[in-house]
Amino acid sequence: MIKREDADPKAKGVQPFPISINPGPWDSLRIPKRPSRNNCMYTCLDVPPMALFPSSHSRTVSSPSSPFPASTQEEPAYGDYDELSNGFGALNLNASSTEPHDRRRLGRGYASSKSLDISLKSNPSSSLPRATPAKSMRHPPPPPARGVARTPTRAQTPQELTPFLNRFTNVRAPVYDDPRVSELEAKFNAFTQQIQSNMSTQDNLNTKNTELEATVSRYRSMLDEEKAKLDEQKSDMKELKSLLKATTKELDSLRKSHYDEIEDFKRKQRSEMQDLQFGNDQIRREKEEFKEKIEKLKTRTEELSEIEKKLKHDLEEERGKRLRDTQGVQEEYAAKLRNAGLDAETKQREAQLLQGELINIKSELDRERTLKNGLQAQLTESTTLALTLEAANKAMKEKIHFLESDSQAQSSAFNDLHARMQEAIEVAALANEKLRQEEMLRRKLHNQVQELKGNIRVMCRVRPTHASETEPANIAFPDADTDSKEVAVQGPGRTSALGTTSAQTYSYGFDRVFAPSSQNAEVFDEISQLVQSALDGYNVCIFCYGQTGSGKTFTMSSDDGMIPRATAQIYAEAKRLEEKGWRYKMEGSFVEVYNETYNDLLGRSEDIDKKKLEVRHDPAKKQTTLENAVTVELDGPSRVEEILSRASKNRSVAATKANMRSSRSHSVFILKLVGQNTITGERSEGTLNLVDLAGSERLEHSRAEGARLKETQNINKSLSCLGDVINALGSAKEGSHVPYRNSKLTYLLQYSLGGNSKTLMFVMVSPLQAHLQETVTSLKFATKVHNTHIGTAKKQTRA
Ligand SMILES: Nc1ncnc2c1ncn2[C@@H]1O[C@H](COP(=O)(O)OP(=O)(O)OP(=O)(O)O)[C@@H](O)[C@H]1O
Repeated sequence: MIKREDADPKAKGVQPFPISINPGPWDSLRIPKRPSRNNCMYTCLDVPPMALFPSSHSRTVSSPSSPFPASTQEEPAYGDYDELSNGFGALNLNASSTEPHDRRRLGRGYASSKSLDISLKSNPSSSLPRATPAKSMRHPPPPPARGVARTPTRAQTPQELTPFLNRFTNVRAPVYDDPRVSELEAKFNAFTQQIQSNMSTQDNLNTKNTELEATVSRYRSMLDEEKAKLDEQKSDMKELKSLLKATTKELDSLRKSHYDEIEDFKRKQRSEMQDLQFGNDQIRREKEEFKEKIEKLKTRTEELSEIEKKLKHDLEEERGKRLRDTQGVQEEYAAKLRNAGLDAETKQREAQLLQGELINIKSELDRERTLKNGLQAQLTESTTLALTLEAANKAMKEKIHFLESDSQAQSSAFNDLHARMQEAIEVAALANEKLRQEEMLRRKLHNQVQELKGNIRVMCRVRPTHASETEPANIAFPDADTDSKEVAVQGPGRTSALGTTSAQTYSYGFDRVFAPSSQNAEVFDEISQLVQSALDGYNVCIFCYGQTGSGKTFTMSSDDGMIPRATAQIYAEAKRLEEKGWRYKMEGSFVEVYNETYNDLLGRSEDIDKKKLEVRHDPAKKQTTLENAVTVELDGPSRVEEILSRASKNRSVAATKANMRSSRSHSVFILKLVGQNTITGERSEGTLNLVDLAGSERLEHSRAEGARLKETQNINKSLSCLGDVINALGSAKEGSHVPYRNSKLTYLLQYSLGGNSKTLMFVMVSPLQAHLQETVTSLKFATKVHNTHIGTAKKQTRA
């Protein structure tokens, strides 16, 4: 309850003023600040739940407990209230944000709809409010609640009121100690706290709401993704369904066509059966018809015989009657003779007619008999036909039965064949396995034989003399009929002191000696085993050593020489080994060592002596690579001819620059063989080197000068290095130095000479007396090589 401050207002510098309290639904405390219409100003503490304004008429405020005289105070209209609040310093408390009406009512003191605004508002720009009578009652205040006492809110006597602090006076405002205000403040504080807690709860809720919205949007995006996936899957499913549908449709159509075929076949069979049945029925019908006809004929014949009998009987009767008539009227005979004669004649004619008729009937009977016989024959024929048809029908039925049982027979035959094929495959696999094992054994044995023969072998070949060559040397072949391992050369004759001339014979033994009559085929037979070794994964080197014109090129590179024969054998052997699972890749290169430089004989002729080739070694794999050299894949025997002719052309072009190029350089044909066994996984890498060495004639003998001298020196050096390498390989212990690097030739052939390779040297001999000295030198060198033992060769294979 508001207690009237009766203290001297002037002492405190304030003037007492009436307080308007609207208990109950109003909850409003109005403090006059300025004089209104009735010179009264209010400070308004307003807590107005708008819903509680029930009616629209002005109200009379009175309080029995008020010290002020009860008065009737007309509340200003809301529109006027706004004006009022502009001028009032108003303490506004607003906890509700939902009622715009309230906001309007509270005037400019409200800051926002969701915030609590407690402020003492004072509009400095506003002038003193003039109370205006309520012109319109847009929102009149509600009537007081029943039973609630009204407290007068405004002083009726303006003269009692003293203006307090405003712009017209600086009189101090009174200090009130009103418990209702404290209570209201307490309530206000509690209410504020509650609102603040509500606000914080709301903030929390807002935050949660935001989070939830974020979660919802995330779930929505996930949902969208899932929907997209689902759509994708649906489209996939759709495609699959359409595919399934198409397949089903195809299957159905196939099934239908198959069913139709079966049905057609059945229908056909049925129609054939029906035809047969129909034929049978027809025959039966015809048979019956024939029977009927025969019956008819029989009946007719009986009728005819009866007619005949009757006629005969009639005739007899007629005759009897006539005779009786004749006897009876014999007396009348004379008178009636003419008539009787005429009658007799008539009767006779009738009889003749009857006889004629009888003959006709007889002939008809005969015809009917013939017809009957014909019909009987037809019947027999039809019966035969019926029997035939029945037999055909039976055959057809058997055929149907056979056809029905045919598929079973076929499947059993197929099973039988399959089983037999399986057996054959197993047998073939066994045979292949056996073959493979035999091949491995053969390779092993072959290698053992080669080892027994020695890894460096020397063979000698003496070329035949040409027609133009007149002075042959005395060369003999003592064991030509047996081993063919010896050659005997008779040295130059020497005259002794006694004047006798004698010549010493030098004998040389090699692995094989070929007399002048021997052919390239015979020579190749001896080396074919080594070629096979190259296929088996060994490095093989075959030299032709000898003086110029001794037949090196003829033996090595002629049309039926060792190179074409070796490659042909390799092709044939590679083909044969295919069935044992081997697949070979063959690459050929052809180089020349001239004046200690490498030249590519398969490259361009203008590059000879210009383009540098480099030799690279792979010590791990024991393989040599020629950089910048042309390598030709040998996919057929004809490629070898190409290689040889290109090499020969290049050499002949080079020969224009330096005379007799082929004699003055070493040529090396390198064939790389890489094999892979697709069954066992075994891999072999072998190299076949076929070397045509330069002429081995000695320097002093050739009397060379200038460029020729340099060539000869280089040749001699490289040949001497070759001898050194072979010597070192034969004498040195494993791992000791072998001077491969001393010449380009030995460097190139590093991995084809020595422990890991098989070497064959042909020493070529000229049959001429003039070349005897060179022949003996060559034979001595060859003997030296022959006496060298090189360690066991190792196969270049990988599992
Ligand atoms: N076994 C042989 N049968 C028939 N003719 C041969 C035989 N060996 C060599 N000739 C012929 O002898 C001649 C010289 O042979 P070839 O050119 O092969 O000797 P070369 O040692 O290679 O000489 P160069 O070192 O000069 O190349 C050629 O005409 C060749 O046809």
